[in-house]
Amino acid sequence: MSVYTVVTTEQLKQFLAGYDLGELEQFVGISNGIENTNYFVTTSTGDYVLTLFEVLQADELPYFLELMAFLAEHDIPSAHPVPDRNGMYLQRLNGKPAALVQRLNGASVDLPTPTQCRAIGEQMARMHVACDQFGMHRDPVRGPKWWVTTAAEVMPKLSHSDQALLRAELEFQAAVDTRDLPFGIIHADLFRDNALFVGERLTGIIDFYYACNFYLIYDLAVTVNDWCNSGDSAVDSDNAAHLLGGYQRFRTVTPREIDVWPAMLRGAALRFWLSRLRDMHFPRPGEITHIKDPNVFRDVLTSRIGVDDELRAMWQTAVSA
Ligand SMILES: Nc1ncnc2c1ncn2[C@@H]1O[C@H](COP(=O)(O)OP(=O)(O)OP(=O)(O)O)[C@@H](O)[C@H]1O
Ligand SMILES: N[C@@H](CCO)C(=O)O
Repeated sequence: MSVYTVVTTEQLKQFLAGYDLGELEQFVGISNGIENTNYFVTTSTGDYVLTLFEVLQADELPYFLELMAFLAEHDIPSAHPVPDRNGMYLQRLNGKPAALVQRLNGASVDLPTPTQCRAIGEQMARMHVACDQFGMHRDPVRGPKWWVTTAAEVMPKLSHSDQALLRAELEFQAAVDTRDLPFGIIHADLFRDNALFVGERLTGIIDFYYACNFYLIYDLAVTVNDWCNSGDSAVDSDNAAHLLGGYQRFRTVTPREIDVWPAMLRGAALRFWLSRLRDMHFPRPGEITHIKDPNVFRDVLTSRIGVDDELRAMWQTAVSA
C-alpha cells in the first residue's frame, strides 16, 4: 500500500480505548499493499494490524471479518480479527470503517520454494473444503462483469496491440463454458505478498478482502500465475507441481476443472492486468502509494494462449507425496 488516511496518536488512543488491549506503545504505516490503509500497532498486550477500509463499505465488511474469524477457528493459518469490548470486530476511525487483526509472524517471499508452494496449495484446499460450512455469501467484485466495464475504461490508454489483445481475450472469456464447475468461497487474491512464512513454515494467509463465492479452480489459477512464474512469464513447472499436488492432498479436482484450467489461468491473468492498468491510469491520492506493473500480467496472459495441452499437463505432474 499505501497510507491513504493518516491516523494521529490521539485518534488511535481514543480508538483503542474501545478495546481491552492495554496502552498504545507505537504504530507505523505499512507501505505494502494497494487497497487499504494499514498500520502496525503495538500495545502493552501485543502486536496488531489496523486496517482502515478505503473502498469497502461498512455493510460489506462483516462477510470478511466473520470469514477471517471462521478460518482462524478452523485452523487455517490466518489472522483472527480482534473484538472490541462489546465483542464487535468492526469500528470506525477517522471517518473510515476500521478493524484490528492479530499481527502474524513471518514475512512474504519473493522467490518461493517448492515446499512453500506446496504449503499454499494445501492450505488453499483446506480453506475451500472448510468454507462449505461458512454461511455467508458474496458475489465477486472483480469478476467477468467487472472485466468488461474496466476494459472499457482503460482501453483508450492502451497501445493498439494491447487493445487487440484485450478485446480478443474478453471475447474468448465470454465463451468459456463454466457449467458444472465446483463453486464456493475463494480468497481470490492469494499472491506471494498475501502469505507469510517463517522459513518453510506458512504462518498465515492475509488480505481476504477480495474473498467471494466463485469457481474454486479460479482461486488456484490466480495463485499459480503469481507463485509459479518462471521469470519469463511461463509457468515454473516444479513450483506448480508442488502447489497443485499440495492442493490435491486435501481436495481432488474434477475433470471439468482440468478441462477449463487453461481458460481460468487466462481469466486470472486478465483480472490482474486490468486492475493494475486501472490503478496506474486512474490512481487514488495517498501519502504512500505503490503501483504494480500491469505488463507483468499482460505477459502472463500472452504466455498462456495457445498452450492448452501443456497447461493441462501440469495436473499430470502434480506431486502428490
Ligand atoms: N495480520 C497481519 N500480520 C502481519 N502483517 C500483516 C498482516 N496483515 C497485513 N500485514 C502486512 O501489511 C501489508 C499490507 O496488507 P494487505 O496486503 O492486507 O494490504 P492491502 O492494501 O489490502 O493489500 P493489497 O495490495 O493486496 O490490496 C502486508 O503486505 C503485510 O506486510
Ligand atoms: N494482488 C494484486 C493487488 C491487490 O488486488 C496485484 O498484485 O495486482
